[in-house]
Amino acid sequence: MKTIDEINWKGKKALIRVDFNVPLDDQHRILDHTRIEGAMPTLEHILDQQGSIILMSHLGRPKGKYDEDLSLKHVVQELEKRLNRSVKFAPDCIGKEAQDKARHLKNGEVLLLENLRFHAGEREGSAAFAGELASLGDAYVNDAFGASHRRHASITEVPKYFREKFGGELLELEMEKIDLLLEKPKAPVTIILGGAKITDKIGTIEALLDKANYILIGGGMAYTFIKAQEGQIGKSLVDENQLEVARWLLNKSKRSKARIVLPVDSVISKSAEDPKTRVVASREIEDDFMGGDIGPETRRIFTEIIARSNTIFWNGPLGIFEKEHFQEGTQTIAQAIADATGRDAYTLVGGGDTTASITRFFLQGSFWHVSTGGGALLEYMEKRELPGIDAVSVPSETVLFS
Ligand SMILES: Nc1ncnc2c1ncn2[C@@H]1O[C@H](COP(=O)(O)OP(=O)(O)OP(=O)(O)O)[C@@H](O)[C@H]1O
Ligand SMILES: O=C(O)[C@H](O)COP(=O)(O)O
Ligand SMILES: [Mg+2]
Repeated sequence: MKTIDEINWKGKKALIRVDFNVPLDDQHRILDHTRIEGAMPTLEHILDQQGSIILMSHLGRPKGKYDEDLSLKHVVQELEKRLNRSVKFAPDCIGKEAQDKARHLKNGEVLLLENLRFHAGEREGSAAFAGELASLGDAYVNDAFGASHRRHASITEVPKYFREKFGGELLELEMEKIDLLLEKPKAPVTIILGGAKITDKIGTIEALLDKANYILIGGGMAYTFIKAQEGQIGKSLVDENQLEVARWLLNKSKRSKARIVLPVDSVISKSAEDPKTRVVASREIEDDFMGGDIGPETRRIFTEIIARSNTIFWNGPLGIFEKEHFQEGTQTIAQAIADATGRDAYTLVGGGDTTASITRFFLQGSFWHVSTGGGALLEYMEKRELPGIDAVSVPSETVLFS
């Protein structure tokens, strides 16, 4: 992979894919800045050399059309503060206005494009859409580690148009840290998975079965496994299409190095918003109820395993931590991992919402490494490569812009 210190950026327009998919509250305030902070070294490097910058990112999962709540205009102010200069904004990532603004960009100036996913072409990996984006810059940089597992236009297609394409400093740092840990993990190795992206992440568990000693599953991810074992999960989050995969993984784990540990108890209520909670066995959740957090016995079991582990990976909150009545499981586990860091265990935690939970519990700085990637981190651990890394590593067959 070529890195950004290999050229002089003076007078160049850098088209940079960043991952500004940050959690926002209902007033559109940023709840966690880790991903914006992570991009700063690359941006500062290029601006210091008198280059100019065009930033592109996604935010959330809009359905290919405009959605005010997911507009990247909500991050402009924060960027201006961090970069100590004004940031221009293009209300559509392609089209005439974006082109004009990019063309008139002077050395040291920054332009942020609106959410790429307001166009279906982004997720479809459309070559035409990628071509329009590519025409905005002189050189391409991928610094979006958290999105580099996606074969989306801005990640894998845009770089095909460039001879000059680079991995940014965040991409480099993430790879360096994760590689270091994967090369020499200190046993016992524990992986903690939670969150809501079941379809995306369940597949990575197979590869982890031979790498880890324990795989602790909580959060929304757990109920697909519990249902696969004929448990009653009420209205809890489930991916019906993955039941078979979950069953197969549980079976396979009997012959694997890793032990899969599922929650034994859950904090339930009638909906995520309903604060009237009770603790029940995770396999006996009544029809009208949903599991919103791991229960106290599960927290005890998970904490005890974490306390004996020397390498710990964590992605995905253990409950709906955004709600006070479902936050305790995530807080207890985050604290247990932070305590492990204190006795020199390697602790690698990552993901957009996972990082937001760390911030909420004031545990920033309590881990060996906080990755900006969630799904990307898991896929990199599994394959040691990502489509977005490959895309800035191979020479383009046909280069349309240089
Ligand atoms: N039991 C549960 N039921 C429903 N949702 C849950 C449950 N537990 C956790 N969640 C939700 O999971 C979401 C986060 O999952 P996600 O997989 O996106 O994690 P992440 O750390 O952001 O990783 P990534 O960066 O890959 O998105 C949170 O918004 C949280 O409310
Ligand atoms: O939050 C993430 O993990 C990345 O920004 C990727 O988002 P996605 O899962 O919606 O592609
Ligand atoms: Mg997330």
